[in-house]
Amino acid sequence: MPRLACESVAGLATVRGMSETPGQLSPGVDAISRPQPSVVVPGLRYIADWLTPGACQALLSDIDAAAWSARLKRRVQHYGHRYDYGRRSVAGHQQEAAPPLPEWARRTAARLVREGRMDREAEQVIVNEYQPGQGISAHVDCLPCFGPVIAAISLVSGCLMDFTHPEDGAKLAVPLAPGSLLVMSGPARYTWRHAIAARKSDPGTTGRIPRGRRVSVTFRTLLHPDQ
Ligand SMILES: O=C(O)CCC(=O)C(=O)O
Ligand SMILES: [Fe+2]
Repeated sequence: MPRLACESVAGLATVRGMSETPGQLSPGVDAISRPQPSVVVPGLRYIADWLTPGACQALLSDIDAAAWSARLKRRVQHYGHRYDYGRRSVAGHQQEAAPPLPEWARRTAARLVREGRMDREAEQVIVNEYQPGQGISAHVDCLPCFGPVIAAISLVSGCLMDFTHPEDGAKLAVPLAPGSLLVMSGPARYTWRHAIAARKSDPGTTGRIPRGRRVSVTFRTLLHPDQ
C-alpha cells in the first residue's frame, strides 16, 4: 500500500522520495505546480534539468538526423537490440538487427552509470516520438527482457505520465518536463504501471496545457545480453 504524502517545496507540490530538485519549470509543464496530495511511488526518481536546453537541442538534432520507424502509431528508433512489441521480447542478434548505440547514446549511458543511476551501461535504447494526441498504454516494461532500472529523458515538450498501482488502484500523475530524467527501479519498475494518455492537452493549474511534440529516450540493460 503506497504511503500518502504531501510536501511543498518553494510553493510546488513535489512527490516525497521522488523529486530530487524542484528545478525550473518550463513553459507548458506548469502542471507540476498543481498542488496535489502526492502518492509515493517507491523507486521512482525525477531529476529536473538533467540536461541543459543546449544539450537537449544537440541530442534532438542527432536523433532527428537518424531514421525513424513508423511501424507503430508513434515513431520510434531502436538501438542496440530491437524490441518486439507484439511478442514482448528482445530480438536476438540473429534476428532483425538494430543499429548499435550511437555515440550520443553511449555517452549518456556512461553518464547514467557514472552518476550511480544504472549499475551497468544500457545495451538497449528506444527513442519515442509523441505528437499531440499520441500516448503509450499502461504497461510494465518487459520483465524477462530488461534489467532492474529504466531511465527516460524527456525532450522538446512535457507531458503527464500516469503511474497506477495494479492492486490498490493508487494513481500518480508525474509531470515530465523537457530536459528531465525519470528513473524507475524497484516497485516503480516492477509493480506500478506507467502510461501516457493519448490526448492533446494535459490538466494544469490554469486550465489545459496543450501538448507539443515530445521525444523521449529510454535506456535499458538486458537481462540476457548475450542472447
Ligand atoms: O515516453 C516515455 O517517457 C516512456 C516510454 C515508455 O514507457 C517505454 O518505451 O516503455
Ligand atoms: Fe515503459
